[in-house]
Amino acid sequence: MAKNKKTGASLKKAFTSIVWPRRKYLLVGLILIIISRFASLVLPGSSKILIDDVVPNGDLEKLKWLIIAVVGAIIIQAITSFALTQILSVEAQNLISKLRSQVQSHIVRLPIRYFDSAKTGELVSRIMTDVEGVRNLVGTGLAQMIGGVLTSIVCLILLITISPLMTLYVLVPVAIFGVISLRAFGKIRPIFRERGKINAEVTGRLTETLGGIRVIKGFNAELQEIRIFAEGVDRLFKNVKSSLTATSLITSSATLLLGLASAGIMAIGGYMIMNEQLTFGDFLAFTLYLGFMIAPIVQMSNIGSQLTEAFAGLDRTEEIMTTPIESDDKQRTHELEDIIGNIKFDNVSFAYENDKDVIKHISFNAEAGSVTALVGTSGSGKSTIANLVASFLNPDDGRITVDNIDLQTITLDSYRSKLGVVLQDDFLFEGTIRENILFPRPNASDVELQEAVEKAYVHQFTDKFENGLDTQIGERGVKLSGGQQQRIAIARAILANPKILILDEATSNLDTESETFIQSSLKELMKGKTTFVIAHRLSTIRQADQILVIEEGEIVERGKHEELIKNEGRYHQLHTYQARI
Ligand SMILES: Nc1ncnc2c1ncn2[C@@H]1O[C@H](COP(=O)(O)OP(=O)(O)OP(=O)(O)O)[C@@H](O)[C@H]1O
Repeated sequence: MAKNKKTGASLKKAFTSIVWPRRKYLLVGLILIIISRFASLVLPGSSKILIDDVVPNGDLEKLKWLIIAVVGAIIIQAITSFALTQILSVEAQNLISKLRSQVQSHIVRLPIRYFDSAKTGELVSRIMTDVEGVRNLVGTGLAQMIGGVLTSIVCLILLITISPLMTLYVLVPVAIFGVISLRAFGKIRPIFRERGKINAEVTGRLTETLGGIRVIKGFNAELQEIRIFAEGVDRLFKNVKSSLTATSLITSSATLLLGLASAGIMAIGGYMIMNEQLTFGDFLAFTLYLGFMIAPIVQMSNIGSQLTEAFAGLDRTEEIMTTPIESDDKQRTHELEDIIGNIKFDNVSFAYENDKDVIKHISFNAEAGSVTALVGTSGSGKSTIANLVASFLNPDDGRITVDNIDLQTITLDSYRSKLGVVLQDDFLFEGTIRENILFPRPNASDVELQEAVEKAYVHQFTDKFENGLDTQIGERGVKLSGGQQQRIAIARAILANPKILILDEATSNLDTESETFIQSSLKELMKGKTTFVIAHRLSTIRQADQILVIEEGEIVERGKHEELIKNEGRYHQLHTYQARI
C-alpha cells in the first residue's frame, strides 16, 4: 500500500487544516518559548561574570545586579511556561474535542454497509484515541521543537565565540547522535502506525466480547476469548517493546556521546586553562551553554516521536473522513414535503457482492396505508427488500419510487423523517423507559406520550414499576423481558407516527398474554401507514393487504392469505408445513 504517499498527503493536510488556522496561537507560543529560552541563558552567562569579574574584584554592587538579573530571568521563565500551557495546551484540547465531534458525526452518517464490516470498538478508538495525537501538533510539541532549534543555534554561536576548538570537538559526537536518531525514527514510524491498528483491533474485539457475554458464556467460550485478548495484548506489548528499543537506543547513545564530549572538553579545557588560553568563567559558561545546546536536540527526538505518533493517528482519521457519507450522493436533491405514501418497486435488482444478485427484478406496488407482508424461507431476501425500502441500500438496477418520485433522488433526511423502523432485536438505550420512547421525538407532549404508551400497552407493565415510565433500564434493556422491550419499541414507533413503516416481527415465543398485547399494539401501529412487515405471526399475515412470497430473491407468489391458500402454491406449502412462517 502507498503508505508513504498517504503520510505525505496528511502532512500537508495537517498543516493546512490544523497548524495554519492556529498560526496566531503558535506564533504567540513560539515568542513565549524564545523569551523563555533566552531567559534561561542568563544563568550560564552570569556565572562567567561571577567567576571572572565579580569574585576576583570583590565587586558587591555588580553582584547585587547579577543576582537581580538571575532572579528576574527565573521569574520570566516561570511566567512564560505557565502562559505556554494556558495558550497551547488548552487550544490543543479544544481542537481534540472538535475533531472528536467531527469524526463521530462523519461516522454516524456513513452508509449502513460500512458498519457491516467495521468493528464498533475500532470505530470508538478512531473517535476517542486517534485524534489525540494532534495535541502534539498544536500543543507545546511543535512550538518547543522550533524553540529548541533556535536555542541550539544561539548556543552554538556562543560556544564558538568562547572556543572554536572545543566547539569543533563537541560537534562531532552531536552529529553522530543526529544520524543515529534520524535512523531510529525511520524505524519507529511504522511501529507507531501499526500500534494504532492493533490497539483498535484489540479494543474492537473486547467491546464485542463484553457486548456478547451471554453468547460467550452460553457456549462456554470464555477461555477462547481470554486467549484471543491475551494474544492481542501481547501483540501490543511486542509493538511497544520494539519501539522502546529504538527509543532507548536514542537515549543511551545520547548519554554515551555526551559523556565522551564532556570528557574531551575537560581535557581540552583543562589544558587551555593551564596555558591561560581560557578563563575559569569561560570554561564554566562553555559547559553550561553546551548543556543548553544539547538538551533541545535530545528533547527534539522525543518530540519527533510524538509528532510521528500524531501523524499516524491523523492518517487513520483521514481514512474515515474521506469515506463518502450517505448523503454525499449528488442525485439526492428532492426534498419530500407531505407524502401520500405509495411505494413502488419497478424491476429492482440488488447484489451485495458483484454479480451475485440477492434481489432479482422485483416489481410490486404498495399502496399508501396498505400492509405488505414479506414471507419466505431464511436467506430468501426479505430483510434486503426491507433495507431497500429504508434506503439503507440502493438498487443496482431498476427503481424504487415514493409517490412516483425516484427514491434515489430524494434527500435522505426528508425521506427518513417519514420512515419508522421496528426491528426484531430493537435497540434500547441506557436510560429510562420514557427517554427510550421519546427518542425519535424528544419534544412530544405528555398527552402524545401517554397515548403511545397506552396504544402499545406499555402501561400494563410500567404501572407495576415503582418509578413507572421513569424506570431505568440497563444497557440494551436487559432488565426487561423480550415482550416488554418489543412493546417499548412499538410505543416509540407509534409516537414517531411515520408514514412508512418497516417492521421485522420478532420470532421469539412470547406467552399468550404478551402475544395478545403485541398483536393489538401492532394493529394500532400499522393504522394508516404504508407498512412492510417481515412477518412471522399468522395474525399479521392474515391482515396484510398483499403477501409477497420471496424465494431466492424473486417474488414467486403474491396475493391475500385466503387467495394464496386456495391456490395451493408455495405459500400454502409454507403455511401447511411450518407452524410459523
Ligand atoms: N451484508 C451482507 N453482505 C453480503 N451478503 C449478505 C449481506 N446481508 C445479507 N446477505 C445475503 O443476502 C441473502 C438475503 O439475505 P436477507 O437477510 O435479505 O434474507 P432474509 O430473507 O431476510 O433472511 P432471514 O429470514 O433469515 O432474516 C442471503 O443469502 C444473505 O447471505
